[in-house]
Amino acid sequence: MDSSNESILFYSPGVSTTAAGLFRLLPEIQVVELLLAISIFVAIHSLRKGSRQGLTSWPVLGMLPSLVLGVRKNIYEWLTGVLNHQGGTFTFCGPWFTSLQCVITADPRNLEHLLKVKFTNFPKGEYFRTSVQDLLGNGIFSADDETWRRQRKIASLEFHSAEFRSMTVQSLVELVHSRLLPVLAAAHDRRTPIDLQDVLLRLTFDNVCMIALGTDPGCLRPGLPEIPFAKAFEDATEATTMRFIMPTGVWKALRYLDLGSERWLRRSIEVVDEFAYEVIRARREELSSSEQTRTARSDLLTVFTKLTDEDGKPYSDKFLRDVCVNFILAGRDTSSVALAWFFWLLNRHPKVEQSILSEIRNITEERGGEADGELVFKPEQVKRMDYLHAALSEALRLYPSVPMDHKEVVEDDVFPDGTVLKKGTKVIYAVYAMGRMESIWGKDCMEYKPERWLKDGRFMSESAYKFTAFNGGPRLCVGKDFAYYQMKVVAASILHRYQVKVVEKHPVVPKMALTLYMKHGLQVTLCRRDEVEPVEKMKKNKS
Ligand code: HEM
Repeated sequence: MDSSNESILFYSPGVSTTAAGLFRLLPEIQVVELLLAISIFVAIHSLRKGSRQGLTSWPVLGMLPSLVLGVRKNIYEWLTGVLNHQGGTFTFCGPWFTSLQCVITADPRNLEHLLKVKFTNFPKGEYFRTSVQDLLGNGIFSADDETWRRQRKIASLEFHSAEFRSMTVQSLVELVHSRLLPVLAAAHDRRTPIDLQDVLLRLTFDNVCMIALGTDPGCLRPGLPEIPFAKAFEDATEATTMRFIMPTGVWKALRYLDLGSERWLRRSIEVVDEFAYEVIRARREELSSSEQTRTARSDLLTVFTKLTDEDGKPYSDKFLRDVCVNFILAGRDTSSVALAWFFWLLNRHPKVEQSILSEIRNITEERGGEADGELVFKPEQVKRMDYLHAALSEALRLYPSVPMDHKEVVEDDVFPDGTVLKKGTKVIYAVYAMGRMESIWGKDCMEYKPERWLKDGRFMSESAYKFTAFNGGPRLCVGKDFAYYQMKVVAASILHRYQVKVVEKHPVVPKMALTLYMKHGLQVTLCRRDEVEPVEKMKKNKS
């Protein structure tokens, strides 16, 4: 072996000069054998170590094979197992020479550091923004810094205003009583199963469009029609998610060539934009022609259209489009998916269902007089539904609508648990895993127990860094209060009238997506309370 080659081979800070000397003494064939033996030793050692800790790191491929196996089964369960073994945080190492590296954590101390204490050091980051740019532009969901701060301030003020609250209450009452209940009644009368997740997704899509755009797209109507805007919105979200699975270079090449998922994305965004820009045009016209409309409407589009930017100019159509699209995305599927898991859990916990019914009945009996069909819950009554609030929070603990979230590190940092974070590192926080950790929720962490949220019958909230379903710190979900109100009204209105039964053997598993959908929906049948309860009373009397 030529000595110049040798120095290239062995000059590395990781190899000592003694080792280089040893190698010089060995014939080439033995060097190869020795390297092979070392590789096998390292592989066996890391496999044994890895399998002990629930995570295997292979030579060259890193942890990729473990991840692929995890994705094939259930990525959220796999991550929960690994995080439990690793004490709450670990660094995922992708194949050598790739940038597939990130820190994954489920430690509440780290969450507080990330979401609050060092908030400015952990923005959404360029990687996220570039990936979602075409669909979300500079809206609240994708923006950082001043662009985010300005939208956040306006939205927070608006969500707390009396006009906005009354508009959200009205729009929800209208949707529940004129659309949801008739659709459910028709399914009941037909005696056929219905996909409750689909019905709920339609309801929250219509509702968030009423809040963001002041327009009702009408997805939840008899016959459950396909609405081009809603379909395009769903397709655009799914095609954008594909960008997180592919290497950046690949999706950029597909975009350039207008092929595959990128072609699908471009076309879907065109439909979304056409709808949004038409609503914006009509609203500008309406606002300039009628003083009455200026004061009557309190949806987000109207609020932002009336405001001016930092230079005193009206906001551009593109900015208004970004604001609305981001709010629709944020409030579209989160509450419906949470409600679908909640109804599935109730089906397995009839005692919890009974406790919710008793709470609702106590409240409705105080009012007296109204027939069940006419019963409309008032905001002050919804506020008093503590047990229902607890049952929904408990569903979100076990099945958070946003199962994982991420940030990017701006400057080198260290987590409270000692994990070192280099500038540019991606940090993933595993919300789903956090809800199932004994170290956070105790020995009964896997049980569905609304009582853990109650003290003397009153709902007690938890730290946002322990219960992260709504995020925490300055980027805490803006729609949290509204989401609870919406979920409580929908759940109480259905449960008061129907027993919801999940179709036997219907497979319920989470879908691999940014939102925790049920992969096969939730097929249910409905029994009217007045049909179920005489039978239940008879059973009770007999026993
Ligand atoms: C059960 C229902 C909901 C859950 C679990 C939920 C959860 C979340 C989470 C985890 C985030 C942080 C996302 C991130 O920064 O990556 C978030 C942000 C946000 N949510 Fe919600 N959300 C729900 C309902 C809603 C509703 C109904 C609306 C609006 C009508 C809404 C509006 C927003 C907005 C605007 C943000 C962005 C806040 C910011 O970045 O400053 N959410 N939500």
